Amino acid sequence: MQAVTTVHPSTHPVTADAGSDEVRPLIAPPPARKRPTTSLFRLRTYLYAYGARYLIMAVASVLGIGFSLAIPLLTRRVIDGPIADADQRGLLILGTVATAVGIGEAVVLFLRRWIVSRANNGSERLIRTDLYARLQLLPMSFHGRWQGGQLLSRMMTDLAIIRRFLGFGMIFLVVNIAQIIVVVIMLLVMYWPLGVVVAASIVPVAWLCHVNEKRYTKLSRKVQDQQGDVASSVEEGVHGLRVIKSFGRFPHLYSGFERRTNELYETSMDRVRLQSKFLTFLEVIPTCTMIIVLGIGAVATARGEISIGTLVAFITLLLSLIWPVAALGFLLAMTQEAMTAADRIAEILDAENPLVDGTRVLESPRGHLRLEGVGFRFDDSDEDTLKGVDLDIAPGETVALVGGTGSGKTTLTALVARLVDVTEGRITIDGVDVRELRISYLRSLVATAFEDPTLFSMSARENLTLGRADASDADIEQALDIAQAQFVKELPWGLDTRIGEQGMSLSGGQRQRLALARAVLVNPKVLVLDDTLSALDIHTEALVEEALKRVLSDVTGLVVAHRASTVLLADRVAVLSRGSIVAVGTHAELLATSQEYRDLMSADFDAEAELDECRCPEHPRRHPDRSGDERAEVAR
Ligand SMILES: Nc1ncnc2c1ncn2[C@@H]1O[C@H](COP(=O)(O)OP(=O)(O)OP(=O)(O)O)[C@@H](O)[C@H]1O
Repeated sequence: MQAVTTVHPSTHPVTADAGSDEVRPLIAPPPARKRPTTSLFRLRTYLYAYGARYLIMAVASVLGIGFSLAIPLLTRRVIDGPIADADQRGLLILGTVATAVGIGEAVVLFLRRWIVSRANNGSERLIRTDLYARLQLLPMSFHGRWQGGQLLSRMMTDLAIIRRFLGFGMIFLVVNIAQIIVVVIMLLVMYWPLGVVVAASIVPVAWLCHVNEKRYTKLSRKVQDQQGDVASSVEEGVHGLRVIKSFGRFPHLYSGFERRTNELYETSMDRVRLQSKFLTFLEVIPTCTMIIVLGIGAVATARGEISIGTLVAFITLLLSLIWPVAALGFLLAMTQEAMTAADRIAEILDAENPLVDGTRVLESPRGHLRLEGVGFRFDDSDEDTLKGVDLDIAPGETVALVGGTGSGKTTLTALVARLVDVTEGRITIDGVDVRELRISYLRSLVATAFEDPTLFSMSARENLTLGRADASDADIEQALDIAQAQFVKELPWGLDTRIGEQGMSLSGGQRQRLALARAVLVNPKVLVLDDTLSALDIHTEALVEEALKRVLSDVTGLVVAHRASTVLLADRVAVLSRGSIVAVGTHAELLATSQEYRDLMSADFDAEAELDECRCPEHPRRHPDRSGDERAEVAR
C-alpha cells in the first residue's frame, strides 16, 4: 500500500517505460514563468557566511589586474627611457620594479585561489544542507510528483555547477570584464585612433554573446534535465533490480536507458557545437583587431605620432586582452549553466508546501482520535478518495480498518500523522485539530508503521531509534521483544550491524518486524499500522500479534487489516468502501449485519477459524515451510 507516494502518470511522467517505444520525459517541463537572474542572485545569501573571504578575493583580483596592467606600462618606460638613453642605472631600477610587480601578481593569484576554495566548498555545503532540509519538509504529494533522479541531479550536479561558477566563473567574469574596460580606456588614452579600433571590436563580441546566450541557455536546461532523467533511470533500475530480473526485462529496460543516454549525448554535442562556433569567433575577433592595430600602429610610429615604447606597450596591452575576450565564451557559458542550475534548485526551494506547521502541544495527551467528516482528494484527481469519514476511537481502543483494494485505507492512515492533510473535515486528538499541533510533536504522538518498511543504510540501532534518539537499551530491548525482532541481536555485529541499502540484506518479514519495533519504540499515544503484518509467516504473525495485543492495550490503535487474525486484535472494525465508512461494529456484529464485511473476511476468516478450531500443533498452516512429503508423514 503506497497510496501517497504513488506517481500518477497523468501529471508525472514515468521512467524508462519497459513496454513502450515512446520515450516520455521523466519530469514535467519547468514552469513557464521567467526567473531572470534572480534564482542565481538569491543564492548570494549563502555567500554571506564567507563574506570576509569573498572580500579578500575581490581585493586580490583587483590587485591582480593592477599588477598585470602595470607590466606593459613599465615596458614602455624601459624602452622609451633607459634603453633609448642607454641608462644602465635606470634600467636596473625599472627592472627591479618590474620583478617586484611580477612577484606581487603571483602572490595575489595564489592568495585568491587559496582563499576561494574554502569559501566555495562551504557555500555549496550550506546550499546542499538547506536543500536537503527543504526536501524533508515537503509533503508526500511533492515527492509523489518528482522522480528521485531529478532531485538527486539537483542536489549533486547542479550544486557542483554553481560551486564551479562561484569559485571560478563569477570571479573571472567580473575580473575579465573589468580588465577589458580598463585596458580599452588605457588604450584610448595612449593613442585614441588605435583605442577606437579596439573599442569598436568589442561591438561584435557583445553581439555574439547576446545571440549565443538564448540558444545556450535552452540547451543547458535540456542537458541538465536529461541528466536528471538518466539518474532516475539508474536509480529505478537499481531499486527495481529484482523485479527486472524476475521478469527478464533487462533488454527492454536497457534499450530505454540507452535511448536516454543517447538523447543526453546528442543534446550535449549540440551544446558543444554551438559553443565551439562561438569560441572560434571570439578568438578570431581579437586576432583581426591585432592585425589592424599593427598596421595602423606601424604607420603612426613611422610618422612619429607615437613612440616605439608606446606601440610596444599598446600591443602588449592588446595581447593581454586576448585571454579575457576569448575566455568570455566559456565564462558566459558557465554563468548560463549556473543560472539554469539555480533555476532548477529554485523549483525545489519554491515548491509550495501546503503543510503549515501548528503551534500547540497537548498537556497530558490521552490519544482520543476522532475523524469528523473527513474527505481527501489528490491534487491531480477529480474524484474524492475519501469522503464523509466519521470515526471515533476512544483512548486505548483499537479499530481495525478493512476494505477492498483501492478503498482508501492507506490514504486514511496517512492523514493521522499529517503525511498529507485532509481536504475536508478534520481529524482531532483529544479534541484538538491535528493541524493545530506542532508537526514534530504530532509525529511523536502518532507512530506509523507501513506495509513497505523502509529501512535506511545505517545500523540496526540507528534504524530503530529513528523516532526516538534517546531510547535506552532497555527500551530497545522491550520494543524488539514486542515486535518479535530479537533476530537483530544475532546479526554479525548485533544492533550495530549496518543494514544494507533499503534493508535489502533482511527478509521481508524481518524488515517488517524491525519497522514495527521502530514504531513501538516511539512510545506513541496513537499507533497506526498499515497492514504491517502482511509479510510475516504464520508463526511469526501469531507471535507478533500476541505481543501487539499488549502494546495495543495501552495505546489507541488504527490497524489496517486484510487477515481475519489481525482483525481479531481490534475492539471494533470499520469497513471502508470506495472512500466511505459503510459499517462499524465489533467483529461479531459485523459478521452478523454486514454482507460486505462477510465477503471481505470470508476466505481468510474461514481459514483462520479452521486453524483456531483445529488447535492442532501439526496443522499444515502452522508449518508453511514443510515439504509435501513431510506433511504426508505428519498426517500419517
Ligand atoms: N498519488 C495519487 N494520486 C492520485 N490517486 C491516488 C494516488 N495514490 C493513490 N491514489 C488512489 O487513491 C485510491 C485509494 O488508494 P489507497 O492506497 O489508499 O487504497 P488502499 O485501500 O490502501 O488499497 P490497497 O489495499 O490495495 O493498498 C486508489 O484508487 C488509488 O488509485
